Amino acid sequence: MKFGTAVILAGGKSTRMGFDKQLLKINQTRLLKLITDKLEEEFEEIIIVSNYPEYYTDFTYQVVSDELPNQGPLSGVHVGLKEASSKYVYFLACDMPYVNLDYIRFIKEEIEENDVAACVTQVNDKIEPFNAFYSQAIISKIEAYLATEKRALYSLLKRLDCYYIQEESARMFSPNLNMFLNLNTKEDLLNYYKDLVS
Ligand SMILES: Nc1nc2c(ncn2[C@@H]2O[C@H](COP(=O)(O)OP(=O)(O)OP(=O)(O)O)[C@@H](O)[C@H]2O)c(=O)[nH]1
Repeated sequence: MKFGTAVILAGGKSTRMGFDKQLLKINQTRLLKLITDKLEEEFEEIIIVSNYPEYYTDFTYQVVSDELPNQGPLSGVHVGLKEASSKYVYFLACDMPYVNLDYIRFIKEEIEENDVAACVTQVNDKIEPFNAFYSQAIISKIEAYLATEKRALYSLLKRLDCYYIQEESARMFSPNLNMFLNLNTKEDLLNYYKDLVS
């Protein structure tokens, strides 16, 4: 059964890619469309956070802009949580092409059972901030954190009551962990294409 909200963050500067990643096309189709088609299977609500709503006239989803702009990904997490109609909200970056619905169902259950601030995956010592769930309970904490002129999502997560899924569990769903891959550079894009045709 479909339920809950998925938010796609598409408000970044794409400096490393050199063109706006939210417009990225894979074989003539917007990556955003490929992502939302997949998320549609699991979520009853999809929200796109973009500061260019005019890029989404072909989409039927709600498009919202940052309420607290220029704070990086946390700007998007903040407004996404505020606009979502479910307590636990799934977040994905607009440049993450490998949507894994089985893993999404797994982490959704984890955050519901544990009722924590966020459910994120830890790979080596690194926290994967997307392909993760956050709770609306942290909206005021994000606001307080941004008010101190800090904006690093990782440091905020460390202060919160998070549930960390370990790498071995994640690999059971995605052996090469490509569900965390994001396309930051043209080289990433090239490797992704090579992967698609192989
Ligand atoms: N809404 C919103 N999303 C953001 C913002 N900054 C980054 N993001 C999103 O957060 C995710 C991760 O961002 P990055 O890829 O690290 O940053 P980026 O700005 O897109 O790219 P670079 O300029 O190359 O670092 C992407 O989905 C971005 O669209 C922002 O200020 N607002």
